[in-house]
Amino acid sequence: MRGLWTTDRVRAAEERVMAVVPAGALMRRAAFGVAVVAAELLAGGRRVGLLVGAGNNGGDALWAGYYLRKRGVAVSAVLLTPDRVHAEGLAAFRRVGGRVVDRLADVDLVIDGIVGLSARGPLRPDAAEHVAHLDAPVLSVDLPSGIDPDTGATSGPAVRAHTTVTFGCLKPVHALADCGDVRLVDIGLAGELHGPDLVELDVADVGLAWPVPGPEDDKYTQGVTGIAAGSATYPGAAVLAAGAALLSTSGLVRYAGAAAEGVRARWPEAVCTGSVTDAGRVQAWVVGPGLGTGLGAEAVLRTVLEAGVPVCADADAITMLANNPDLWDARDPDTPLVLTPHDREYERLAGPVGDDRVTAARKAAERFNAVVLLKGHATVVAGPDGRVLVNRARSSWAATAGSGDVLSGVLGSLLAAGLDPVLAAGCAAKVHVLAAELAADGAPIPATSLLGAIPDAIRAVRPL
Ligand SMILES: NC(=O)C1=CN([C@@H]2O[C@H](COP(=O)(O)OP(=O)(O)OC[C@H]3O[C@@H](n4cnc5c(N)ncnc54)[C@H](OP(=O)(O)O)[C@@H]3O)[C@@H](O)[C@H]2O)[C@@H](O)CC1
Ligand SMILES: [K+]
Repeated sequence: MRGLWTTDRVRAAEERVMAVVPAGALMRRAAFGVAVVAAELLAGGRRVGLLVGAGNNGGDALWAGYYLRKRGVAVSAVLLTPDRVHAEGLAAFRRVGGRVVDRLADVDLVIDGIVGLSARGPLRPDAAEHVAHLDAPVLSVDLPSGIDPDTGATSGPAVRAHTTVTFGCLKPVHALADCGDVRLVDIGLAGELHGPDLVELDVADVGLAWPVPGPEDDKYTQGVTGIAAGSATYPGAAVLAAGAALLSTSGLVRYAGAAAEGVRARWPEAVCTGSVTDAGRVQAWVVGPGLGTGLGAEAVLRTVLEAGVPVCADADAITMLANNPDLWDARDPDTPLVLTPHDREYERLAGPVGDDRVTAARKAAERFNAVVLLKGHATVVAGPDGRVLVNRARSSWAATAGSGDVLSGVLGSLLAAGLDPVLAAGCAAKVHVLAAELAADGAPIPATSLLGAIPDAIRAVRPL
């Protein structure tokens, strides 16, 4: 489990530490960490270029240049705002023979000290011009310049980092955007940070939480998942969601709906009926994928929301809740509800997502008293209690038709097994992405392949 702290929290911690350590000490610790990683990345190379902006991020880069010069590396620096450069850093850099140049040429590695925690908006034109002409790998100081530190959003030119060296703690950008390989350097902030704003689960967290049968378990004790999905027109969504639930835990899966024949044919182990009213008891429902939005579908959603068990509402269920707010009344507010919108579904429910996906998920979670799993390259899970988990995919292989149906089935089975709904959503997102990566192995895949890789993904996260 990795914590992430927003820039406000980092600055507050930094101030408290700066009050008790000598001036400049934090910057030199940070810069030394950058220089160590730079030396490692240089391998046989001998020439480093610095892009230096107006603030302390640029100061870090200049001090890193100082330490590299002391190791005999040739270092040149472009000062993007010469009148506002970090004076001490520049003096130290010059003292050891660092060269100031107009343009970086023939370097083996670039250190990006354009902007850090104070970044607002994309790279400015002069910085963007320098970045566009780079052909060496880039080591970003704190974060890749041009990306927002708190939201991970990019609205124009930005640095593409091979590696990012950050200090004291991870910030939201490191989980929400591509920062390359992220290295954390300890500069002594830990004692002042307190609880994180966001959390990223690692495979060990997911593996430990994943429900597996114990010696006393049977098919009922592990939780029965109900799938209310699919229709005569869209039976595939039901087959995918039911299959995902079957492959994710050893509990029983009941399917209820118009695609019963198709589900039974593909998954003989599922107990299938035509209607949610005669489905029998379940410990959680998945409702929505391929269900349609007509009156019949509304009745299904109402029945499921009234059932008094946790519900994962996806796809058409979200659209129905957006179009017909009366449906919320069917819900028992004390029973967990997980909504799994993509951006367009979110917009129907709560307006445009905007650049700040974490705040968007948080707001909807609070407004609907539900766990909101906002799908995307970085999936954000927000709980009504304020907890937020993020999970960034390293690839886009999961972006394929039917992929969401699989996710809802996985999530539903974890709810049925009794996992805390925020954790269930975080674990489902992680295993879903991992299954896509394992199935794809470098080539596009349909959702059925993603589905088939769920057991491998679970094996990959489970402790030995
Ligand atoms: N916190 C810590 O624990 C430690 C922090 N340390 C370091 O300090 C860094 C934060 O430094 P900082 O606050 O001086 O600001 P920084 O990010 O260098 O920005 C400078 C100026 O750039 C400008 N600017 C804004 N957006 C821009 C854009 N898109 N493109 C171009 N320019 C842009 C804007 O000025 P403006 O031109 O708008 O007036 C802004 O004021 C932090 O990331 C870390 O590296 C470590 O040394 C020690 C431990
Ligand atoms: K930077």
